[in-house]
Amino acid sequence: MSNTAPEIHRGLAGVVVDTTEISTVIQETNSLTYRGYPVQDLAARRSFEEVAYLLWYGELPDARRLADFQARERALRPLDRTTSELLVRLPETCHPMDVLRTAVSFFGAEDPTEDDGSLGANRAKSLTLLAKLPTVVAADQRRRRGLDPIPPDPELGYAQNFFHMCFGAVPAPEVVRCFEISLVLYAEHSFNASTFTARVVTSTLSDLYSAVTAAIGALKGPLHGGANEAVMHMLNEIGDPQRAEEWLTEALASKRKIMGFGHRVYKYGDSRVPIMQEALERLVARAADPEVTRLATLHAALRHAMLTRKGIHPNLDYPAGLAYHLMGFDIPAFTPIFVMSRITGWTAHITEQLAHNALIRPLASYAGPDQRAVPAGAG
Ligand SMILES: CC(=O)SCCNC(=O)CCNC(=O)[C@H](O)C(C)(C)COP(=O)(O)OP(=O)(O)OC[C@H]1O[C@@H](n2cnc3c(N)ncnc32)[C@H](O)[C@@H]1OP(=O)(O)O
Ligand SMILES: O=C([O-])CC(=O)C(=O)O
Repeated sequence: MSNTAPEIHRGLAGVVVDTTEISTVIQETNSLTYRGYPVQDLAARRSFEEVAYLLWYGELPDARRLADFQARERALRPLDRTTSELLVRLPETCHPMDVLRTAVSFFGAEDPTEDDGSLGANRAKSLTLLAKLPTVVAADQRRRRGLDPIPPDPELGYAQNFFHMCFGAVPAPEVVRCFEISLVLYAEHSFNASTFTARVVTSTLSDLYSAVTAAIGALKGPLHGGANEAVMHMLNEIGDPQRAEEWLTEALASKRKIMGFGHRVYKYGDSRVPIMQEALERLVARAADPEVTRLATLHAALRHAMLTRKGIHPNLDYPAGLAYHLMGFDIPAFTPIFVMSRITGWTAHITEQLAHNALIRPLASYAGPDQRAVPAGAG
């Protein structure tokens, strides 16, 4: 037996557990590529549907393939009556992420091909989830506002249709574009916690719905996807831009984590932030509203204070959180919107994991009591 203590990597920090062909963060240049394409170029030039196709099939679609993909996605958007009835029975006190998690679990229970882990079956399930999740998120937001759901419109693109289902109207193309940019940026980020969760579940040869249900649970936490909601709560808590410095001092003194800042991989800034920040600034400029200006000033003041005080940069959740607020979404819908996008990355990784599967099962260094005898029972 070796006497050297094993090296512990808490949180798996710095551990490379597998290869992937889907995306990579290039730390030295703070850049991110999906299947080799820089994400900022995809965000500028391609639709979210094209990016979904790229993540799943490895190449961008030509016009014919895109038309076919869009037609299939649009046809799958409606929810059946059983699902709609189930979802309205969930208490409104639960978080919308719980609704989404339940919906995916229910889709799995209803799917007769649930156990067929073939590539074809998993691609069909992935497309079904991509198409139906926005319908769930929009209906849930409307229910919480005391409104009836609005059925999907097959004439509209993914981003436009989501606005239509939430608000009964599609905003100016510039606003839809900012939303679509956020979906492209959120779509994929290598072995983040929720994607890794999906890969762990998949590695046991469990089904795709189980992996996605678990991934939703992992994304919900405020150290991961839940941070986009926490950013908005934090801005509301601070309120006055003049208070940003003082609030930060108190928060850091009480060892609070400042939401929307820091990242496990990027230590000099998240590659996606400049693109999302520009989109946010376009939303602020077109609002021309003193309340929006106050929020944007506060947002900038906290970012500046955090960089000066701690040298910590914002992550994507920081600009995305405020952007979603300015687009009119309710705060609890922010992380579910992240799911609508990340479903593409998760399912691409599920497929990749299955293609080269190895059970994911790390080791732990035992730190509990030495072996001891079980005492006689009390009874
Ligand atoms: C899409 C996404 O999921 S992006 C991530 C979204 N999550 C958030 O925004 C939550 C706030 N951020 C954090 O909690 C962290 O930065 C994480 C969880 C994202 C990354 O954490 P880790 O890689 O484990 O970094 P770690 O927590 O070790 O931070 C290193 C140091 O920076 C500090 N730090 C990092 N982020 C923050 C933060 N947001 N607020 C305050 N201090 C921070 C830590 O306290 C630590 O300081 P120490 O060395 O004095 O103890
Ligand atoms: O990569 C991570 O750890 C978190 C993140 O930014 C993401 O999932 O988009």
